[in-house]
Amino acid sequence: MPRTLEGQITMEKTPSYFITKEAPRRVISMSRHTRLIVVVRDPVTRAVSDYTQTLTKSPGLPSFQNLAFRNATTGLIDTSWSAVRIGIYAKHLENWLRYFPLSRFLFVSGERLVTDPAGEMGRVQDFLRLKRVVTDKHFYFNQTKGFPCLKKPEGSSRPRCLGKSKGRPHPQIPSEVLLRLRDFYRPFNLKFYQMTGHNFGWD
Ligand SMILES: Nc1ncnc2c1ncn2[C@@H]1O[C@H](COP(=O)(O)OS(=O)(=O)O)[C@@H](OP(=O)(O)O)[C@H]1O
Repeated sequence: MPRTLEGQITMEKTPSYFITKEAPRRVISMSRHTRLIVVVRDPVTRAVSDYTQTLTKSPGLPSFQNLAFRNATTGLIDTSWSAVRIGIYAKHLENWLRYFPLSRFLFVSGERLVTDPAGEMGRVQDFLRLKRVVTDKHFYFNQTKGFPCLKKPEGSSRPRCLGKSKGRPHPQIPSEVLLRLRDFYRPFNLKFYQMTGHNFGWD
């Protein structure tokens, strides 16, 4: 990481650190003062989103249910499939809490990031002890994209949405498959709510 000068914050974004066993030990040995921001969304939707992303790279991929179940008859979930495993947030957080106290974390709701981007960004700025510069004024809801976009990104006078790979339509997954997955995640979600002191409302 580059040296951080007075008045600067060095930021780094690697989603996979949250699920990487060695990451917390390495991060704390670099700086004990690191603040950690974790964006989480309903793990069921997250799994489908993950699958959708892989599907664009490998169109011949087996169906979602083929990958999600170890045994389709008993409904046994395949926790070795990364799209499923990543959503067991409580388990990943447990590993991080061996190194960092909860006060070092901010958990951002992926759902609220869509419905109230300025509100979530307000929490992020407070957590980083920054002046609230990004506010409601910076966002508008783009009907075509179906997501909030930036009115005027820095260095540009034109509005900007995130790229095509963000906010893609998801394939239709049979409802019984999603229900089974929802049952699977329920205890892990509850544990995660307890650990973070925040109910994300995924049930
Ligand atoms: N404003 C805005 N515009 C577009 N997309 C938005 C926005 N806010 C949140 N999202 C959701 O972000 C999801 C993609 O984020 P990822 O976590 O996959 O991004 S990354 O690959 O880790 O960079 C993406 O998931 P999918 O809907 O599955 O594509 C979106 O639902």
